[in-house]
Amino acid sequence: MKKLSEKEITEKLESLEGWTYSENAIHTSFQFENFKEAFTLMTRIAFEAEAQNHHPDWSNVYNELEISLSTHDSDGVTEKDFKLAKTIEGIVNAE
Ligand SMILES: C[C@H](O)[C@H](O)[C@H]1CNC2=NC(N)=NC(=O)C2=N1
Repeated sequence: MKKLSEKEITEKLESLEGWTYSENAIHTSFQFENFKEAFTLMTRIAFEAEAQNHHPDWSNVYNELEISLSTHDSDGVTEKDFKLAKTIEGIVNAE
């Protein structure tokens, strides 16, 4: 998959509130009510990530979730990352 240019990434990020680009990846973070809420959302995201065969780099501490998306095979950000980012937004905002 084609690695997107910094210009393409910046343009695409305009339609993704709360996401930033740095170090060859796009990043966001969420704060939930508690651990159960966070892990419930992580589980839903995990199933969608598996279905897309595209997986987040993430870390969770209690109610906080930090997510970075990049395409390891392409050594940067591709359309796959934006597809998963939009899926994640859909899941989190459905709450
Ligand atoms: C073999 C398998 O298709 C690849 O390893 C997939 C799996 N999930 C992936 N996830 C991410 N984020 N980047 C990849 O390049 C990637 N590659």
